[in-house]
Amino acid sequence: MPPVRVGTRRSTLATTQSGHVAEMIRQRLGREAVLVEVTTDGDRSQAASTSLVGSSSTGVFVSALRDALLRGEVDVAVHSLKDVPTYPAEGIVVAAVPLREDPRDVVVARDGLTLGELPVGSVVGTGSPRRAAQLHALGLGLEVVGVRGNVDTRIGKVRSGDYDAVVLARAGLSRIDRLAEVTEVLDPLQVLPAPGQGALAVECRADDELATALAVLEDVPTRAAVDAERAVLATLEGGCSAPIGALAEVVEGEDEEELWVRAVALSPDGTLSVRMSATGSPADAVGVGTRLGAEMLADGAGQLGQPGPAATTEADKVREA
Ligand SMILES: NCc1[nH]cc(CCC(=O)O)c1CC(=O)O
Repeated sequence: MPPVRVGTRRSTLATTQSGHVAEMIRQRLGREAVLVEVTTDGDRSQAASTSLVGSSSTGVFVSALRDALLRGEVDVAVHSLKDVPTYPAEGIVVAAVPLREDPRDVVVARDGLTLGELPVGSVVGTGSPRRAAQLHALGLGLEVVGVRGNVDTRIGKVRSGDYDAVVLARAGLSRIDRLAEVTEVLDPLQVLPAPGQGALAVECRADDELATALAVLEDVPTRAAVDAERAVLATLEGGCSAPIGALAEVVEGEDEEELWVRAVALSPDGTLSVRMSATGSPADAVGVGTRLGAEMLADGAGQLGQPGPAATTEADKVREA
């Protein structure tokens, strides 16, 4: 049998993630696997240093890999699940969602500091509207600025003294072996991660028999959790342009497993938010997430997209205080 061709972007994070999946394919499917680099429009525009903020709300990274998959240039595409759009792609299935890494956001700050220890007016870099809104909502008077580029570039902004801190996904740092840089792990009670953060999507062509074989890479509780988180996101996207955080977990209940979901939608400046949680059966993950999203819309999550004048004034007060 020919080796399984695993498509990957060129970044350290992407090749590490894809290499990890290739290794699982060798061990659990007993098939040879090779990495095939796919250059994306996103990588090209980053190389040309145009204004691409962090990752891919547009999904450019994801779609280039999917195109290579559909053209038959690769057999498997590995994505960070949080970068994958919630709507399905024609002819492609998520054949497996492996066990996920710690999904929390972390801080890399100067002098080993935590967010709470940073003085008012400290500059914190993030390209993520979700992180920016939640940083503002902490009420610490932090100045949040955009930051582009890969994980190394972003940490470099702290090293160079340009920024006092940056906020990143713990999973990304873990995968490229940079956890030593972390100065604080953010409690999801204060900062909820992106839906799907820390998890990988292993995709293949829907009509490829590889789809069935790849199922051995699946971690069932992780799939339930990310299905719920992404259902919250998909439901809110229908009526709301606000930044969204969500985190689900399968926990041992009295006599059966239970699925917990927490979610938040915020105005971009963090002054307004709708925060809710739900529990249900892991077997009904999409239902639990969808109902939670609908409840959040009923509670005004759809009105958070644009901050009102009152909200802006409040934020200014905090900054001047
Ligand atoms: N935004 C880009 C991106 N996409 C996936 C990860 C990290 C790995 C993950 O969250 O699964 C990152 C870096 C980050 O957000 O710090």
